[in-house]
Amino acid sequence: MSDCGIRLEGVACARGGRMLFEGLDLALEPGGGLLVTGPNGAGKSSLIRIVAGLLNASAGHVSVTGEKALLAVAAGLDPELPVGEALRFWAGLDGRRDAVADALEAVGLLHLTPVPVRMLSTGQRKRVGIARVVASGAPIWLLDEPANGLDHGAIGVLGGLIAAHRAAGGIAVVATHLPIRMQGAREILIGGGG
Ligand SMILES: Nc1ncnc2c1ncn2[C@@H]1O[C@H](COP(=O)(O)OP(=O)(O)OP(=O)(O)O)[C@@H](O)[C@H]1O
Repeated sequence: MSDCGIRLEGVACARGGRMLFEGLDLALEPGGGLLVTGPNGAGKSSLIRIVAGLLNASAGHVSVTGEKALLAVAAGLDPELPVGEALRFWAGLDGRRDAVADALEAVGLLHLTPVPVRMLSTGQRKRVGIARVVASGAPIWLLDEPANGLDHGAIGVLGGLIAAHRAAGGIAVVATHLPIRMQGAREILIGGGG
């Protein structure tokens, strides 16, 4: 996996006139993991969006090296397309259309390849979103609430995919209010008095 890294120095985030967090320092290298927890509205998604380059920090310095794949709350999948086609659209942007079948297999949904996205259950939709990240081949995974809607088994599969990604030299940043196993990951609690 290509070289990747994330470095935050003194990062602050204010939204709607309220300081969500400040003075955040962080360095992640290949194989690194970060688990971001905290109550609703604390700023977990905001931190993910700052690392993704979609939101400016209010203060501090952000440096990210390597391609990023973002799993946001909205999966960004065309509801009218069959699952396979919806994923091939995104993977095609990275020249990785051939990676889609393996990614669907990895989340246990290869059999849903021909089914339109709009017919998926909540958990299935989330798993297809995870497959999109897997298929991207990006070294940096930014996962915002990836376990929402997943059953116990699927959360275990997600944990395994994250572990394999890190073992292959990738980086995973995961914002979650549900427990996800990430061995050796740094954990930060935003808000909640932490
Ligand atoms: N575009 C915006 N303009 C102003 N405030 C915003 C905007 N987007 C989010 N906020 C506010 O920023 C705060 C942090 O939101 P964020 O989505 O980062 O929290 P979160 O920790 O991910 O929450 P949750 O667990 O509910 O997903 C919230 O108070 C939210 O209302």
